[in-house]
This record gives sequence, structure tokens and C-alpha cells, in this order.
Amino acid sequence: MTLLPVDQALERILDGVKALPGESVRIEDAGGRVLANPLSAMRTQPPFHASAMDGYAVRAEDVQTPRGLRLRVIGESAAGNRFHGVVGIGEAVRIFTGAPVPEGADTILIQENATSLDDGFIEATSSVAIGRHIRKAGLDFHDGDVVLEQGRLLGPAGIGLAAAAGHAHLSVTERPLVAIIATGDELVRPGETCGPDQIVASNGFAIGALAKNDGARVLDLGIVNDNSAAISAAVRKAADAGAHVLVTLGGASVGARDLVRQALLEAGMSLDFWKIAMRPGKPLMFGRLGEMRVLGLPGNPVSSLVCAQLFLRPLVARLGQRNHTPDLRAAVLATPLRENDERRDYIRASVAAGPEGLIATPFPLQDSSMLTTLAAANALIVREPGAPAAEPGSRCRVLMLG
Ligand SMILES: Nc1nc2c(c(=O)[nH]1)N[C@H]1C(S)=C(S)[C@@H](COP(=O)(O)OP(=O)(O)OC[C@H]3O[C@@H](n4cnc5c(N)ncnc54)[C@H](O)[C@@H]3O)O[C@H]1N2
Ligand code: MOO
Repeated sequence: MTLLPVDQALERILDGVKALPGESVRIEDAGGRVLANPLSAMRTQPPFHASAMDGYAVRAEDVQTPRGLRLRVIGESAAGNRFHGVVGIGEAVRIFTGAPVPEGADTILIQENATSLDDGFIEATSSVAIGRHIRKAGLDFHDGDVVLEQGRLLGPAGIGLAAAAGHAHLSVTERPLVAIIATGDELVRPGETCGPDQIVASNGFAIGALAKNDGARVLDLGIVNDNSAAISAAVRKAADAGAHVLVTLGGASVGARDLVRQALLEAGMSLDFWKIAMRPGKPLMFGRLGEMRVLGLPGNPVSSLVCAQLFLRPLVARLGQRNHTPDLRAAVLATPLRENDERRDYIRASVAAGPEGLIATPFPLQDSSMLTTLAAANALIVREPGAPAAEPGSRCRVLMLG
């Protein structure tokens, strides 16, 4: 059977996705949200020519031959309290960082380069180039400038900029709701006692963290036993909650206990594809259940997270009116790699800067159960289907893990 190539799988997952509508939120609640519209500045920053340093506002021509030149200090300009007069020849105004530069002055003499004399005069101890240490009005942005693009995932800098631009509320897209169901009789929650044949469920937490990081809400429906009725009940809960995406974990393969696909089909899912040309992650499944998109991720922890990286992230992004751009870079291999089979391979690696670019060192063990190597990896080497054996020093492509 020819397996579906990774790129086509992604196209089919994203096909017809409608972006969620916008809503207005307070700026203090907008971190991690996605801007629904371009954001224009409602003011100019700085709104006036401002001093970037503590010192004296002077006329540059007065401090070109500084030694011995005395300047009379005629007032003070502080942030929030400007000096209203004009700086004339031989005059200076005491000024502080962020304060408006008074009229007549064109340069800031920092206080380290001025000696204060007893009688209200200062003496410059160094010459200063004209315009030095002055932030021109509008240096950062002007009223009406688009300061943030639509689709921006708002992190600390974006939030700060939006606030500085005068916005108390922001229009952001509704957050996609990602429901997660972990399946398997062998699974217990972290902190619970494991029976002799059990392991701790980790995938749901990892996928939940990934989705939240990309601006989604997560509905964790917990662990469901390998039992069709229980799986169907959890699927109904996801649909009733209005999940935009349902992620199932495990039970995707061909074993007799791999019941997820059947349960979903019985619940009315139309299957788009099952199994793709990818390692790890071959048993990936995708379908639609009403408005809900269903991603059936393989149970192996690395397979599920690599699939989430490649397919869930772009889906969450698209729902939020955002584009997800994978960080693909060129690198050279540090160690040899065997020839590849018909699946695109994503090999956990450590990528570091070398003298002539990035060097990718694959981890020697690539078993898809091993989270230690995934947590240690900062990139995945992407090997195309049928790629020939590669020697150290040969070029490769790496997907950086954010
Ligand atoms: N005969 C074949 N066997 C398998 C094939 C195949 O093509 N033919 N594919 C293999 C590949 S590739 C993968 S990947 C796995 C995927 O299997 P499932 O999606 O059915 O996953 P499970 O069997 O339920 O679990 C696999 C593995 O992962 C552990 N697991 C499951 N859920 C979690 C969780 N939430 N947290 C942590 N670990 C989890 C589970 O205990 C198993 O060890 O199938 C291969 N088999
Ligand atoms: O595709 Mo499985 O994900 O190789 O372990």
C-alpha cells in the first residue's frame, strides 16, 4: 500500500478550515492570544523629543570646545514635568531620562561628563556630537502606524507594544478548543500507583502543553480504557463541549486493542486518511466528525508529539487565523545516516553552530518510546523517502523545535 506523503496529509488536515471569529479582551488577558486584526498605534511614541540619559540639555555648539566653558543651569526637566523655557547660548537645563528636551537644546550632555560648579553653573568635561542621547519624537512608532500584524500570537513584547500604543482592549480570535482523550488499559495518571503492567500516561500532558502554547484551550478528557463504549462516550463529551479539534492518543495501530478508529467511525466520523509515510507517526489518522476535526495520534510518546508538532500546530494556528511556519534550516551531518525507506523520517538530533553553519548530531537511539531523547533534542533531521545513505559532512535539513 502506498502511504500518504506528509505534505499531502497536512494539506488534507488544513483543507477548508474556517478561522474562528474575533472577540474583544482586556489587554491584561490578551497574553497568548492571537490578534484578529492589524493593530494601529493610537499615539506617537515618544510623543516628544525625549532625553535618553540623565544629564543636561544643552546646545551642541556650546560644548564643542568644552574645557573651561561654563554653562548656566536655568531649570530642570523631569519625566512627567517638562521645563517650559528656552535654552539660550551658554545655558543648560538639568534633565532626566524620559523627560522632554526643552526648546533651544539639541543635545544631552550626560552628567558623567559635566562638573557641577557651586554657583549654579556646570562645566562640560567632554564634547558631545549634536543630537546625542535624544530620542526623536516617533522614534518607536507614529500615530496610525501598524505596529502588530493580524495573526500575531501575543507574547510579552507584543502585549507591551499594544499597551504602549494606547490599547486597553484587543481584538483577538476565539481560542480553538482542543479536546484530548488518552486511551489504554495500561495508563495511569502521574502520581497514581502503577500496577505491574502499567505505565504513566504522559502524552496528553505533552500535547496539552503544546496546544496551550499555541493559544488553544484544552479540554483534557483523561484516560479511557480500551473499550469501545468508553471511547465513544469520551468522543461525545468532546463534541458536546464544542471542541474544534479532538486529539485521540494511542489505539491507532493495527492491534486487536486498537479500537479508536472503529469507535470514531461508529460515532459518525468520516475518515479522511489513516497511515502516512512518516517515521515516527505512521498510524496517524485524520477525519471529521461534524464540525470537529479528529486527529488520531499514535500512542508512542515521541510519535504523538512529533505528529502534534507537524499537524496539530498548523491546525491550531489556522483556526486562530495565524500561519504556522516551520523553522526549517540547512545543516551538515556530524555522523552517518543509513539510507531511508519509503517514509519521511524525523530524527531527533542536537543542532549546534559550527564554523561553517549548523551541525546536526543525531541521537544514536531513535526508539519512538524515548522521551529523554526528544527532550534533549533541539531539532529533528528531516530525511526524505528513499534518501541514500549519508556521510558525515553531507548536507541535511533540520526542523528546529521551538
Ligand atoms: N504490527 C504492527 N504493529 C505496530 C505497527 C504496525 O504498523 N504494525 N505500528 C507501530 C507504530 S509505528 C506505532 S507508532 C505504534 C502506535 O500504536 P498505537 O497508536 O496503537 O498506540 P498504542 O498501541 O496504544 O501504544 C503504543 C505505545 O505507547 C504507549 N502509550 C499509549 N498512550 C500513551 C500515553 N497517553 N502516554 C504515554 N504512553 C502511551 C503505550 O503504552 C505503548 O507502549 O504501533 C506500532 N505497532
Ligand atoms: O511510527 Mo511509529 O510512530 O514509528 O513509532
